[in-house]
Amino acid sequence: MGGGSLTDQSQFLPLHTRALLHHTSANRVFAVVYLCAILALLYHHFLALLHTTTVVSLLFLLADAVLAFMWATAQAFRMCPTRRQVFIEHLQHVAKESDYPALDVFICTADPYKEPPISVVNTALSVMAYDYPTEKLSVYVSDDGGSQLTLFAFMEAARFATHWLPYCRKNKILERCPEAYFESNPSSWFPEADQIKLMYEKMRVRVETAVKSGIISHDYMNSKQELEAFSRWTDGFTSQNHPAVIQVLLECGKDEDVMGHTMPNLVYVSRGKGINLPHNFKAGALNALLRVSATMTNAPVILTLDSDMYSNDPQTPLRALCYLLDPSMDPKLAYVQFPQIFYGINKNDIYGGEARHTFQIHPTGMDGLKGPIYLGTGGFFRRKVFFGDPSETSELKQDHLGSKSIKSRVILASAHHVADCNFESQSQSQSQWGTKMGFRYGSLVEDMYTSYMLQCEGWKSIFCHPKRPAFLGNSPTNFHDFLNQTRRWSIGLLEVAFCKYSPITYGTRTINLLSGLCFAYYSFWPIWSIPITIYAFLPQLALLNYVSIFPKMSDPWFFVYIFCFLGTYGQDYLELILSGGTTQRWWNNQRVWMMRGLSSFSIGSVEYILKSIGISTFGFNVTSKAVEEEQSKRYKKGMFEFGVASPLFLPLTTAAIINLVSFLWGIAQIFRQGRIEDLLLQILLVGFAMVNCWPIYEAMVLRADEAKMPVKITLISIVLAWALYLASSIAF
Ligand SMILES: O=c1ccn([C@@H]2O[C@H](COP(=O)(O)OP(=O)(O)O[C@H]3O[C@H](CO)[C@@H](O)[C@H](O)[C@H]3O)[C@@H](O)[C@H]2O)c(=O)[nH]1
Ligand SMILES: [Mn+2]
Repeated sequence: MGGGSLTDQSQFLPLHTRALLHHTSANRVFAVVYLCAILALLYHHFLALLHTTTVVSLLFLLADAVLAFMWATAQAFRMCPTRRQVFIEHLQHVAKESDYPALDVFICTADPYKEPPISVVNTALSVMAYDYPTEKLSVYVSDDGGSQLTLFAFMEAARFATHWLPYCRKNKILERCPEAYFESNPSSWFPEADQIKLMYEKMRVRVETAVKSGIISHDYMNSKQELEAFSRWTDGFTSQNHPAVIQVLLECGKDEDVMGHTMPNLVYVSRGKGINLPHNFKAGALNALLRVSATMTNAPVILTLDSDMYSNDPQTPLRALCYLLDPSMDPKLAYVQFPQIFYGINKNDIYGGEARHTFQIHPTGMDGLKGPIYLGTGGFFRRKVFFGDPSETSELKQDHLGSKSIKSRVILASAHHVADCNFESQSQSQSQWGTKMGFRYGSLVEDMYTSYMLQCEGWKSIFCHPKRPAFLGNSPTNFHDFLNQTRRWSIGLLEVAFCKYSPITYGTRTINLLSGLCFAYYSFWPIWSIPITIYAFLPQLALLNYVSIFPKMSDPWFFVYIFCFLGTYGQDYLELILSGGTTQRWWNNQRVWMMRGLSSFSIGSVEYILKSIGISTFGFNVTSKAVEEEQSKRYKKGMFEFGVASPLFLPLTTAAIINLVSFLWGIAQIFRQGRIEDLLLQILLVGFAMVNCWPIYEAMVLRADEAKMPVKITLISIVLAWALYLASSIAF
């Protein structure tokens, strides 16, 4: 058997393996124990309610019921967490390079001021330089900002790429995002490195100067064609109202690098938009790219990337191929998802931007079920997935493409046609975009919603989590941006939670119970705000009104509370540490979770309600990736960034004040009346909340820098806290 054919050998050399994580059985046992504690606690609440029913006791029941629901859904991630490994070196036994499928990469950008074009260019360059047959690689950039600045940046990038790609390949550079490469001060410097660096710097300055001044100098144009491209920005062209602009910047087979090798395709696409037409944000942009790319290259595999998510490993597509090309793979495999990992996060991750649970731990948990959620970026999809359920779709036909140049008039005409703003409303068959075809519309978290609907159709996915991060992106370094991001997510997630196909009812039946629960966990994420808000205010107000609400120390129920708290915190801590996190990062993570609960989750939920009853609309507010120098310095020092008088801060400052006052009051009670027995749990809770509020106290009174808490917010929250106290003295 030893000297068998290639296919024989491949049976012994796996492309990938999978194993359950070690702590799975411990998770399962703990789930049973914890469940008993929760049931006991709920029983305790019922007993209390039977005794006397007050608003306060009802609110505590509500808080604990929501906590129990979230706990129950979260267990689904813990039942079969799976770790996979791929063996790129075995890929050669299954497929030759010439058998690799073509790959279309989609990069989305939406605003040249929030997403600096030079960083989008870096993302594009890093994937254009993939270790992948160049003639099979195409990069499509979607510019929802409809900005000449972005087009200009990509013209520059196309030129620089003809130097950068051969440089990377020749010297086997691992870091193929130029900015990251030059910043890392590479130890092995190659002869042409200085020249390339200079070239890159010049490009960067040209692009940044253009963005700053808003002027694109014609001196930089190399051809009539380039000049002509800008003529489409006529008077009346705005980012919200303009015809489609598609520009082929590099064409495979025609354009060559400085060594004479072909370049990959690079295409700039700004889909058409009409002032009163819904454009469905990123999902709409991706669908336009699906159609445009179909007219040009129609690759069977698609990688989607956000503007800031650059490739950190040139072999990533090969990893995805280990699954996609595996002959024994389940034909229902829809996509291979890589985690979102971020660069530039400060040492202790003050905003919990790393979000290990969301981007690493939970996808590992779902990988053992039907597969992870699509995380919006870093997903390698089979194109056919977007055109029907697994039983309906066959492999795509490539013959309609023929051998026409993607710059040919015919192809460009059909590309412009499918990118037109009216295309989706043009005919019955095209109106299925967003419902039956493509990325799904109807939620501001199009990524989660799309993958949920795909799994309901029967598709599966796989989580690929290599040691060296496949992609690195940007996480907000400004607290306000961070809260705003979670607020947008909250609206989008609730749109999924309460849609016709809610995961809790439809998903649990259609996919399977555990997967449905995982999707339910995320779609109901914002309702964390209910228990967090109740626990941030109610025990505190009770304390101020001399009311003891938790069991006494001598009461056995006291220990049930303690167990529930320590159990869930302990498990969360262990999970984070086992996945490679640190204690400080865990601490900050739980703190930010509370802050989000009070602020973004609750405000986002209110906004969701306003949106669903038609009072207001909320769009996709793009997270800024542009960082100011001063702000960046503060972030590096671990200081919270407030600075703006935003209503998002109000619940935080109000809670901080109430907790401080009630803590001091409670301590005074203990000293004056010796009520330690019945107030201990309440005081412990308030003390814990206070420790978590430390950055807020600091920002309100101790800091003098420009990012401190605006006085206006502090004053309003003092008034709010006072009003709450007055109201509570009537209620208690
Ligand atoms: O109308 C729009 C709005 C956004 N985008 C792009 O969408 C991407 C993600 O936007 P960002 O502001 O970075 O959102 P985040 O909250 O950081 O993104 C997370 O959440 C989004 C859903 O809310 C997902 O789309 C993202 O992939 C996921 O990383 C960016 O590349 C944008 O350019 C568009 O193309 N068109
Ligand atoms: Mn982002």
